[in-house]
Amino acid sequence: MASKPRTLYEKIWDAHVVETRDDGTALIYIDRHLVHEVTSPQAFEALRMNGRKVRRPELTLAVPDHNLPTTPRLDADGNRLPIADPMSAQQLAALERNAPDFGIRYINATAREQGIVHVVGPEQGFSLPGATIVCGDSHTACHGGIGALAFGIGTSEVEHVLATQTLLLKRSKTMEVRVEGELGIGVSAKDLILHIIGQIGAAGGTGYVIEYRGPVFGAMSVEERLTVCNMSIEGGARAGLIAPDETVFSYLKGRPYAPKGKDWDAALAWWRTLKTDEGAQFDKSVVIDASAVEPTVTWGTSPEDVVAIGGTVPSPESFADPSKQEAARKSLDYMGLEPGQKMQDIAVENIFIGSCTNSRIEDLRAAARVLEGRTKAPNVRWAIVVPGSGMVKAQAEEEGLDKVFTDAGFEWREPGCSACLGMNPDKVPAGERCASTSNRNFVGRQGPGARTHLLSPAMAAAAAVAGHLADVREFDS
Ligand SMILES: CC(C)[C@H](C(=O)O)[C@@H](O)C(=O)O
Ligand code: SF4
Repeated sequence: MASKPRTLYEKIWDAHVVETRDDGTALIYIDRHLVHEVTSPQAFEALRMNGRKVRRPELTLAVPDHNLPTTPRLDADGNRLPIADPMSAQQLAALERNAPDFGIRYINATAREQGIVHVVGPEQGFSLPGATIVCGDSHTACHGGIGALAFGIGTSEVEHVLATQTLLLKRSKTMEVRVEGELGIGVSAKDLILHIIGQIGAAGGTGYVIEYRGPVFGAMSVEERLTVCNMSIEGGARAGLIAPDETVFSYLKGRPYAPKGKDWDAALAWWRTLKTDEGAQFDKSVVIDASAVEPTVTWGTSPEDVVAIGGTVPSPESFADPSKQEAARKSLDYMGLEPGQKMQDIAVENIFIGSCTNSRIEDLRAAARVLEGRTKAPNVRWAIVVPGSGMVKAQAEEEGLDKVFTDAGFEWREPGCSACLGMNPDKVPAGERCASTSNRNFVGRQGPGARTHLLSPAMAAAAAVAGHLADVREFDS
C-alpha cells in the first residue's frame, strides 16, 4: 500500500523521532546546534555544576556575534582590543572558555569565518537540508532557507541539547504559504516576506511550521530564501522552510562542513526526497499573489505594520479590531507619525544595512547597485554596512563593494549583529529614525526611543540617497 502523502515538515520530523510519548510529545534527535554568547553561558554553567559533558561536541558550532563591537577588533600590532561593556566582555569570555572546556567547535571573534550565527551556519555548510537545527535564538528559522527544520530554543533547552543531543517537542501544525505568479521588477525577497507577514499578522503563524511554496522560491538564490525563512518568527511561526533543490545543493557543495565524497552522494540522495508529496494536507493554507507585492516598508512597531512604499501611514480607525486600533495609536505615537502622511515623505537620519536577515553577499550587491556613483543625503547622519560574516566581508571587498559604500558615505564595519538590536555600541539615538534591513521594529529595538523602518537592502540604499524613505524603482541601477 502506498504510504500516506506527507509534507516536507512531516518527513523531516519523522526522520528524527527517537521516541514518541503518550502525551503527544516526541523526543527528537538534533543534528546541528549553533551557539552564541548571549544564551549559552548558563547552559554551560549548569552542565559544569552537574558534572555533565556535551554528548556530541562535533555537532555544536559556537560563534560570538551579538555583543561584539563592529569596530576593528585588533590593534596595529595584531593584539585583541578590549571590549568596553563589562557584560559583553563577560559573555564573550565565557563562550571563549566554554568552547574548549566542552570540546565544541568554535570560531573566535577575530577569525575570518566569524559572523552572525545564522549567516555562518549555511556559509560553512554546517546547516544542511533535512537537518534539525537549533540555537538559543529566535531567528534560527533562517536555516529553513536551505531546507532544514530549524527553530529557536530557550537556555534550558540549550543545556538539554548539549547534554543529550535531543529535545522533547510537540509536533507543530503545518501551514502552507503558497505564492503564485512572479515578483515585479525591484521587488525583493525582503519585500515579499514583509508583505506575507502583513497578510498573516505577527501572530498568524503561531503553532505552525510554515512551508513557503511556489515558483518564486525555486527561482530565488539561497541568500534570498534565507531572508524569507529568517522572518518566519516575525509571523509567529515556530519555523519556516523551503524545499531544497539543486540551487541549494550546488551552494553547499564543497563548503567546509558539508559532507564529502560518498557521504555527499548519500546525503544528496536523501535531500532529493525532501519535498511535500502530492496530496499531502496542510492544516492551513494561505495564498499570496506575487504580482501584488510592492517594495514594502514598516510604519509601526510590529513587523506586521507594513505598507507599500507608495502608500501612506494608516489611521488607527482603519483597523477593525479595537486592540489593533489601540496598538496602532501607540505605535504612531512612538514612531512620531501622523495618519495620512506619505511614507515617501518620512525623513531618515540613520541607515543600517546588516543583520541575519540581509547581510549576505547578495544583499550587499543589491544595495551597492543603487549606491554606485551616488552619495547619502546630507540629513543622513549615520549610515553603516555590517557584513554578516568575515567571509561576506572579504567577498564584498574583492568585488570592490566596500569602496562603493564608503564613497557613498557609509561606514564599512566588522561582522556582527550590530544595530539590529541594542546589545552592542551600534545604537540609533532616541527620537531618530533608521531605515533598517533587520527584522524587528519593536519599541527600543535599535536603542531606547529609536524608530525603526524595516525594508530591503536596495530600499535602504535608496533611502540613504534620498534622505527619506523612497521607491527604489525610481532609481536607475
Ligand atoms: C539575543 C537573542 C536571544 C535574540 C533572539 O532570540 O532572537 C536576538 O538574536 C534577537 O534577534 O532578538
Ligand atoms: S542579527 Fe539581529 S535578529 Fe539576527 S541573531 Fe543577531 S540580533 Fe538576532
